[in-house]
Amino acid sequence: MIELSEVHVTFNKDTPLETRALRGVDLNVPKGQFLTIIGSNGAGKSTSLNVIAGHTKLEVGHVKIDGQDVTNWPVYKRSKMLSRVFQDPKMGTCEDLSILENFALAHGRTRPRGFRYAVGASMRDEAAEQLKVLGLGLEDRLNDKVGLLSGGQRQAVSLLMAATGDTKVLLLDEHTAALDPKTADFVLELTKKIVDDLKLTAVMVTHSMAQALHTGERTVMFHRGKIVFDAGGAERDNMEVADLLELFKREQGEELTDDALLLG
Ligand SMILES: Nc1ncnc2c1ncn2[C@@H]1O[C@H](COP(=O)(O)OP(=O)(O)OP(=O)(O)O)[C@@H](O)[C@H]1O
Repeated sequence: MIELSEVHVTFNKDTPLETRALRGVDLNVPKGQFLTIIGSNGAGKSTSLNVIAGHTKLEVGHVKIDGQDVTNWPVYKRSKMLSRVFQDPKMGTCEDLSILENFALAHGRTRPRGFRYAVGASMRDEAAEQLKVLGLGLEDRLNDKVGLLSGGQRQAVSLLMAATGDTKVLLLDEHTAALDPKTADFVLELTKKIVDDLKLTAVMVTHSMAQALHTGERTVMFHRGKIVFDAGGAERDNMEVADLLELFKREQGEELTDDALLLG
């Protein structure tokens, strides 16, 4: 479903601030797979999601989504197939619009009907039905402005909206990192359910090695712009964080020293 071939990204090329963010990344995520990505600060995790979503141009390489070469497609064209949930709960929703209006906007992203149609009765029923699944009582607050919701409620709504319409690919960029542990667990369980129910292909970046190993079915680790290991199947099922650290040391010949990753 997602294929990155020999992807290189360099920022500020030929200047003193040149950064080689991705250095020859090959990654193939089959349809319906839930992949988790870990890696130290600046390893290239977010840049990879930006490359898939079309926010960052490649220096070299190709990106395919659902069999189509989208390397030169603009963001809006790709957004019919994929959506993204960010770390900041404020990024996924519009705080001055109501919950219902936000849903209507999300539907408009992938459907060729206007906003006025979208906020009609059928949209209201559809939004209420989807919100009921959360168990947060938001189906009774459709006219409340999203700005009134807590971070966790807002992130849950962002997830639901990200998964609406023709979305096939869900990109999750540390989407539980800004939440308290209980709310983060709730949002993560919701994520697993949505991905599973809708049979989405999902890629989740996280700083928590435990979360990476216990979510989805495959984990890759980025380090200095490259994928340094790729674990799935029975090998991953039996892995704990200590095994990941050992694997990193064996592959790289150095200890992992990133506090954000070790304490995540
Ligand atoms: N728009 C940009 N302009 C210049 N440099 C950038 C840009 N975006 C990312 N970088 C640099 O590219 C490298 C990879 O960044 P990226 O955000 O992909 O890392 P990351 O693995 O997501 O890190 P973190 O865990 O800190 O978010 C870093 O050195 C970063 O400073």
